[in-house]
Amino acid sequence: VSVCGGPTIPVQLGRLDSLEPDAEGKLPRESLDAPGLKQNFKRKGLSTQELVALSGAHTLGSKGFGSPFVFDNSYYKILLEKPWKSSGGMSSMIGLPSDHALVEDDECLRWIKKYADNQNMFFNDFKNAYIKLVNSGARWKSL
Ligand code: HEM
Repeated sequence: VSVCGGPTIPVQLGRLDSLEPDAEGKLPRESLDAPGLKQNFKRKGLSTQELVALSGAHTLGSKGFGSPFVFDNSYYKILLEKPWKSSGGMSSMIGLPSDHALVEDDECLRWIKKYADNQNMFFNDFKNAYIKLVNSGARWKSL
């Protein structure tokens, strides 16, 4: 994230690998609507604000939110433009259904607008939510 221009995120090293796979169905499906996404994140102790901030990671990669290699707030700016609603062509490639679902939800939309206006706020909230996400359910090697 840092190399791509986003915030530097301190992560604790030494997480223990799990010895068995997680139960099925813990990852949110991309077909979930906003209430479903909120519920999935809530089960992991993550708020709606954290859902919206973490989803901003989709600014990276090839889903059409600006440069694939740049971590910035273009995810939110492009979500507000709703370019996937125009028919055909490359625009139909922008975003996942779960990204589009966030704009349709009033509570999520409020955070999308804040992050589109204020990249520093997005970077800070993303950093905190990411630390919470990667520490969730982790076990650590005792030193
Ligand atoms: C909100 C629920 C989420 C759903 C339903 C979801 C779903 C997906 C799916 C289906 C893809 C593959 C897209 C494709 O190439 O076809 C993807 C890519 C990716 N996701 Fe998520 N994701 C979610 C949240 C997150 C979070 C929390 C993060 C990290 C903080 C994240 C980071 C990424 C990244 C970096 C990629 C790679 C993009 C690329 O290389 O094109 N996603 N996600």
